[in-house]
Amino acid sequence: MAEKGKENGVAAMAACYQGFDPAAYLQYNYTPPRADFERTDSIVPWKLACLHRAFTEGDVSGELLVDIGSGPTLYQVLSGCEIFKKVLLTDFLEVNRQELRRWLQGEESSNLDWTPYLQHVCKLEGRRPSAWTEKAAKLRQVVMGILPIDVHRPQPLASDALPSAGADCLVSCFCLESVSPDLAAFTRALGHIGRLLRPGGHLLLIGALGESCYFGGPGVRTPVVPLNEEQVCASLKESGFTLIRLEVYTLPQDMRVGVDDVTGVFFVKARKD
Ligand SMILES: Nc1ncnc2c1ncn2[C@@H]1O[C@@H](CSCCNC[C@@H]2Cc3ccc([N+](=O)[O-])cc3CN2)[C@@H](O)[C@H]1O
Repeated sequence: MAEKGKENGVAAMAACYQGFDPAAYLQYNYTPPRADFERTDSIVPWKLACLHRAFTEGDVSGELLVDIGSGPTLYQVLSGCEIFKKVLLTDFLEVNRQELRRWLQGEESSNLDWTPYLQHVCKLEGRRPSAWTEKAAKLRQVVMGILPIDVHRPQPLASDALPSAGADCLVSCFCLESVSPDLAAFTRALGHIGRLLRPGGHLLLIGALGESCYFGGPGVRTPVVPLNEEQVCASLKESGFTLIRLEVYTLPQDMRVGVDDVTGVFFVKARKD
């Protein structure tokens, strides 16, 4: 694809994000039924179980965990914050970085109560749910910063953001496929974030399958590159990752709530070659 074509596609995606509404997005995706901790078939408990297992099964280690395209959510680092001494959160939009800052600074004005999430992950760790306050304190202690990022840049973060050896682990949830105009851009972005990771480091990637669009706010219809499992695996291989595990969640009918046309969710654990 000509350079101009690539730049136009990426610029068009960036324009789509100018209307992104963190509060609405959280309401659409991070409240029941998609976040129902009483239901074993709800999406959020499935994601938290995948992340808990991946972080705690013994092969993931190091000092620095970086969350790529955090959006306004914290669930993706609730297990990792017990393993890594340093966590960096990142997002393209200031409104999302601001949303994360509000919670991390203990302000009451954040748009979602993360308590049920903290309690659920404590339960997965075999701790009493009341230990959620300790987990919240731990997360606030290990988060070193909330940085701007653009996964379409060969260097997605500021040059001084990471140690020269790179991060020890990356986590990224529902970002790459939602910000890429096509599969080639998705694969390039995967390569760009891969360069932030040290060789042998782990990537934990959660994303949408079969999604062509979602609402990032009332009336904010945002295109998504529809992916299938084979394309995800091929992109990982092409970007220098070795797949360790792929798990897939198929949305039950009542999880299809009209905020997107996603049919499934993938969880990938991979290692950088
Ligand atoms: N160039 C860029 N580089 C990095 N980040 C960027 C860039 N542009 C925008 N961003 C940043 O990336 C964005 C991440 S939020 C993207 C939403 N993904 C789709 C949505 C999510 C979702 C959630 C849950 C479930 N479910 O089934 O439970 C399904 C789905 C499927 N629909 C946003 O934070 C933006 O600020």
